[in-house]
Amino acid sequence: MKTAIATVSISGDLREKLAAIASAGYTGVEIFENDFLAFDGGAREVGRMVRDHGLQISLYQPFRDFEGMPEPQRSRTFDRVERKFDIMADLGTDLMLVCSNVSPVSLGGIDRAAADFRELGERAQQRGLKIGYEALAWGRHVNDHRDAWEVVRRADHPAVGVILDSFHTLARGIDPETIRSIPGDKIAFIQLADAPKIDMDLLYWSRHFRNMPGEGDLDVTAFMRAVMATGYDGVISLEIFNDQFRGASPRSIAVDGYRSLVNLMDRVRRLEPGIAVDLPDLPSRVHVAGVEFVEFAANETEAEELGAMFAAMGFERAGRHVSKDVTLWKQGSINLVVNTEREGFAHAAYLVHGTSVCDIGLKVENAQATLERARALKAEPFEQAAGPGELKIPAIRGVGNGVMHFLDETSELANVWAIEFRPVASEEIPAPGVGLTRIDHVAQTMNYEEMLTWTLFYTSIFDTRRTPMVDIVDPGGLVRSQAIEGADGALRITLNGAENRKTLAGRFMAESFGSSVQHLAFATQDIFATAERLAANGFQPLDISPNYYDDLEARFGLDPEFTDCLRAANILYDRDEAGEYFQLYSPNYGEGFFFEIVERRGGYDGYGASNAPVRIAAQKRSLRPKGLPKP
Ligand SMILES: O=C(O)c1ccc(O)c(O)c1
Ligand SMILES: [Mg+2]
Repeated sequence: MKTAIATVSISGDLREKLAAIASAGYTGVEIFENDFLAFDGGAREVGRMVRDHGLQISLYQPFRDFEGMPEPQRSRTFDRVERKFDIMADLGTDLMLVCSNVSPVSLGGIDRAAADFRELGERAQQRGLKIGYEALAWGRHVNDHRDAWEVVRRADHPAVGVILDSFHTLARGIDPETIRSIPGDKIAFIQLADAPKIDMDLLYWSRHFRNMPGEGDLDVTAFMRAVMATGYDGVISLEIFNDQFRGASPRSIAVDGYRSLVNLMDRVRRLEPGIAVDLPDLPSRVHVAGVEFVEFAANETEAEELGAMFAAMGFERAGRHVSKDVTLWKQGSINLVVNTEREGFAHAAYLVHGTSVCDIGLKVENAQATLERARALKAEPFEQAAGPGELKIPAIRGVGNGVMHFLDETSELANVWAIEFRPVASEEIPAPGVGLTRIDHVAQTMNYEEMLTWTLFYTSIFDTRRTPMVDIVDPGGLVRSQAIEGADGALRITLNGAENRKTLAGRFMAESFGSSVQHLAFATQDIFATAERLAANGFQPLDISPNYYDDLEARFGLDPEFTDCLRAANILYDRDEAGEYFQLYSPNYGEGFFFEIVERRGGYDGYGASNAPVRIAAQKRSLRPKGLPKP
């Protein structure tokens, strides 16, 4: 598969861009004119630099306002194009992108444009070059790939083809199926971009909000299926204008782009089995059957405090690791692991982040195949020498450089708890459970800028989808929240993007030095019974404002007795057409980490977003430094 990315998609100067693009694994690069103009070396030097990185220049772009010009502009335009041909010769590239004319002086007419392209093709051919014509969605006369193709068809010149850019086609709502009738050898180049559905001016949308295929809402898969059906076998390139990406890490954006291409082409191949896609085989997206364990890194003192909290929540100290300072806590199918080792990954995580979640174990059908797919998608494998009696469990790096392990039922990994842990012979009276059954969701907090990266990470490796983004109002600013979930709800991960340090999420990130799991939500089948047993264990839930309950009763028309039950137990409530949701929160552990207990009734599939501001305000109150008067 020949892949490329336009230099405009990546931040930094041209040197940094090329280094990032090369290391991510692309074969080519589109040189965007501005990147060349801003560079302090000549075209030959740029060409050499690109080739030194093992890359090719797939295309030079854009040449603007070419077709349909009246004289004297027309002659000047042809002079201008010759200058660009000189640059292309020095760069060492043979394809120029001409985008449709936006000039108010330009004249319409398919035949006029076709005649201009025939002449341009003639000139290009004399110099061993080729031309690709792209319809900008806001082009003055040509703004639809069908018209661009008609111009190219009538130009009827071997050096002139059409360039299709998924953004321009899909943003205008043009049916991508119309691409299937274009002969593949008349498609000069393919540019891909996705974008979130936002109702705004096409040009502004295109220049600021594009993102990687799979990160937005456009049907780039349908677009690419149609392209591949034409027999096209040229370069597949990303052209992403995005304000956020312009300031992000060049390497991370380059890797995201590569991941998006592999994921997209893998999808296309599965949907169009009759079409050859030149991509190494990789296992299909992985179904996750649940979160098998969550591991905390801690020191001994904090391990005791954390353990006390687990015990109050009904967890039982169920095992000690055969060779490490690691304790297993269990309730229902929930496994919490506390690692107080003085070396290794968990210790390193503890030193950087303090007591925090350092590892998440996912239950999959085939752990090895999961690792294989993740690697093909450029995830970073994680390995640590196995200690005595330990299994080698496939793993990768995840959010905040944490680790994600994969466990399955078909290998010895199925018996990991029996193999690696010994029951504790303790005098402790086993804690009676409080009815927690499984991990409902894991909430990870990150900088807002990282959200697309991790959304793509989860949705490309695992068989999951993302829910629409919701805004959560924290008194200190906005937090954006998006869930990644499997169709059966067995895996639910919520990603929270903080935009500043004044929000609870932002403060948590500042205090724990990076992105991390901020809360774990456990499921119960009877939240009122669970609340009672928690109270009996001395568990003090997060105190919710009485104002909330008054509003709740009015909003949902609740029976006052029912509202009283909720109020008495500090349980939050939500409801939609499908069902009901109940939430109960623990106090904060440290600087903003917490637990949640939830009950889903009926088909409720959300996360109680409307309750979040009330919960956050309560958490902020409880985090206030002791000694300050309560307002
Ligand atoms: O926004 C633009 O002008 C522009 C230029 C070149 C392209 O290939 C494109 O898709 C958009
Ligand atoms: Mg384009």
